[in-house]
Amino acid sequence: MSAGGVSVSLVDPQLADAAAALVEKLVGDGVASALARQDATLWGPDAQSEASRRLSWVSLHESSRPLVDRLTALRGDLHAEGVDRVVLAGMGGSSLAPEVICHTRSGSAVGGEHPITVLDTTDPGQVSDALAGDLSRTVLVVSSKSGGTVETDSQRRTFAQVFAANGIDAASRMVVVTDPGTKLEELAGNLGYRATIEADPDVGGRYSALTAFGLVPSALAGVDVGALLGEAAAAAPALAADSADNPAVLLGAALAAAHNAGAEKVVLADSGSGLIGFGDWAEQLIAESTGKQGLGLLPVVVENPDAPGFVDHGSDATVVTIGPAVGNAQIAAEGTLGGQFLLWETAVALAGRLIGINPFDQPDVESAKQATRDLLAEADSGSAPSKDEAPVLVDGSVEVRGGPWLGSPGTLAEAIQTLVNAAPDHGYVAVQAYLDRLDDASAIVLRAEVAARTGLQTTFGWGPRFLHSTGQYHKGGHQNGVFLQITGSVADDLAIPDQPFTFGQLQHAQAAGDAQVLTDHGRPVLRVHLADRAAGLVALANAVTEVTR
Ligand SMILES: O=P(O)(O)OC[C@H]1O[C@](O)(CO)[C@@H](O)[C@@H]1O
Repeated sequence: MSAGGVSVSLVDPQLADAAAALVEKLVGDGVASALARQDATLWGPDAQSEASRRLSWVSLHESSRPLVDRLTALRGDLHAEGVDRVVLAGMGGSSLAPEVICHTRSGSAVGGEHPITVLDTTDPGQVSDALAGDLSRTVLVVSSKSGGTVETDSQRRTFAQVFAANGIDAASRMVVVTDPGTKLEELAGNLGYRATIEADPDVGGRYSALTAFGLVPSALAGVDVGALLGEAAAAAPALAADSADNPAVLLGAALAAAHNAGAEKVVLADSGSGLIGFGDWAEQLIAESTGKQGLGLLPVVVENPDAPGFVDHGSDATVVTIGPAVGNAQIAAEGTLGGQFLLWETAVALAGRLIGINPFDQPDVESAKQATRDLLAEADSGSAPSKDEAPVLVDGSVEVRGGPWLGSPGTLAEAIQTLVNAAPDHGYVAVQAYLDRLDDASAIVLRAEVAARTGLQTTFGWGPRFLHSTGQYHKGGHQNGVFLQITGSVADDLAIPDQPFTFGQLQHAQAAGDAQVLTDHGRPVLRVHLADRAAGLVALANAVTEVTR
């Protein structure tokens, strides 16, 4: 049944039975309507203070309305000047939603009617490629809630310099989205940037799809964001109802019931929803919201409902289609894009209450950022150069590093096998590629191959993008992951204006810093460095075909 353009079906009768008691509890306690009233007490006293500053997302379909005309006018002005190429600098909640929105409305992940270049990377080659586009037509949207995210700041500095070097008034091409009162807002004012659009400070990054963070880049790329808000508005009454038919109540209860029964992985596959890349957006929402206190839901985004991890999932995973139920789907979530944003936000907030965590903080994200800063500072001071330890193995163009758990592997395949052997039953493998997600896109094949050969749920993330998404879960959630980290050589590094480090050094420090933090959490991290990216990716793809479990 579709309520306001969204629906959730609990296809698996056993899961529906397990969820029934939680549905009844949510309905009986009036939780959905309390959430719609922004009741900050729903997650207990410890979460109340944070929740009281994080619940405005429930009514963004109304409060974001005034942005629509303003953004239409800004787009018109830019177009009148021939500026129609949108590049977005932003991480996690500041870029995942606009990417889905633009791709979905274009009907394509590349180009299409509403093209957008999302730069959520520190890969020097990928940043250079974005700089090589037609700058005379480019506007850079600089999106950061905190105003202090290093990746975003580095991209802003670099674009400003390159605009100027090309005789373009950089300030006229900068549109900033940030919270009121940030350093970024102050800087944009001082430098006379084209526009600064304040976002609602009472909405966290991963719930911000329908704030200025989602709407500004999308509207500048030509998306009808008023229609998107309309979709959310249509779904809102059904999602606020204290009813066993409320799709968010069903979804939240089912995810929590599955979690509490040991199925903490949520495998997401698109089954023809027409939404492009929705799983990547939902991934951050689910992982960062729930993965803490050794609990939470691990999102595993897979290629399609026939993919390894979905067709052959074990009792540790719940399989969900975005779109109609097909194959062995246990849950199907269908609906409009605006409606699905609100559906999943509501469901995850409800699941958080049932699991017993605060869905609005991200206590473990800072540790990797700090480790990165420490490594960069060490390198800058020259006191303790941030060099990697010697590899335990060099196999062709691939250097392999790990901890004592790794022993002395003879080949890359053996090293990966040792990593996989270190995963507990019902553990998972996380493949984390600090590479160029366009030029090194073939790395993605590793996910399905590892999953098929090991039977372990396997995630894939581009670094540093995933640090702002599943990064929280890997450190704060169920501690049963093993990590295959991939880095690559940098042919042409790129300086970051007025910073003592380059993009290549930043990327390297992010990988090394995160590996350090995961290791400190007792997790096995296999670090694979591709001295030659193309040859190394082929070697890796071959090596994983030898892995078994
Ligand atoms: O918008 P900001 O402040 O640049 O942060 C980007 C992302 O980084 C995180 O804080 C995690 O590192 C996310 O929660 C957020 O979406």
